[in-house]
Amino acid sequence: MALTLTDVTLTYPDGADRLTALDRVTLHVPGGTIAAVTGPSGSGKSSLLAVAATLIRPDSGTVVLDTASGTTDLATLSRRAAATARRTSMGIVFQQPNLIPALTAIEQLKVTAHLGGPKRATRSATSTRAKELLAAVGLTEHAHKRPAQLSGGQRQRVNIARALMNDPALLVVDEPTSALDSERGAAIIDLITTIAHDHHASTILVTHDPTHLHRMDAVYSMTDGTLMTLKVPSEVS
Ligand SMILES: Nc1ncnc2c1ncn2[C@@H]1O[C@H](COP(=O)(O)OP(=O)(O)OP(=O)(O)O)[C@@H](O)[C@H]1O
Repeated sequence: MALTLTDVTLTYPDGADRLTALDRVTLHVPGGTIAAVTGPSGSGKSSLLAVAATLIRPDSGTVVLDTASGTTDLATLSRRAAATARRTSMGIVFQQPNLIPALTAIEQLKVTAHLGGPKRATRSATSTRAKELLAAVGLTEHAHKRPAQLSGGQRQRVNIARALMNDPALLVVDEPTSALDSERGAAIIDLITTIAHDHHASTILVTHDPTHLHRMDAVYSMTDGTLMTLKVPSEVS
């Protein structure tokens, strides 16, 4: 399993011109590794995540996801195929949790399994996994609360647990620790690291927090849409 972006360029309309948000970005994230992306505000980090998560189609370049079930260039998928790929193969954690207001924490995870999980998963296996993930993010006691009854940090932890529910081949994470205290932040990084390593997920993680960079397999810095390697990726088989 791996995610490989090759020569990805993305521009946005900018008055009569185009603004180049990603400038021929090439990035290889082997399954089981985490690539951290740092860089100043406006340098293109969110654009990179959006392209990897099929939320924006790049102007050019390829975004190839290799999974057990095949190889796909995500940059060429139709909207419908991209939505399916997101449901079945990806975990996406953005800063705004975007939880469903009417559902409790555990229901948010179960719905995700229902939409994108393996068809043969039993209700009890789904329930067990949801409970395990909520425990891993420290929310066992809050499993039956709705988003309005949770703090911002707790909502973010539900968001992360939900993204991990279907054992994603690709995990795309934006600032996972920004709403958390340092202890919870470290626990979340532990959880993401475990999932990436144990489940061979290719993970791209944007962070401004240097505390956790030493835990990452590779570290890149984005400047004006160009990606620089700060730490060489370690290949994990
Ligand atoms: N939808 C859009 N339309 C036009 N320009 C955009 C759009 N989204 C982002 N940009 C511009 O593209 C560039 C890269 O933005 P991006 O959000 O990817 O940066 P970032 O590194 O994630 O920033 P931050 O750390 O502040 O979130 C910026 O100059 C931004 O203003």
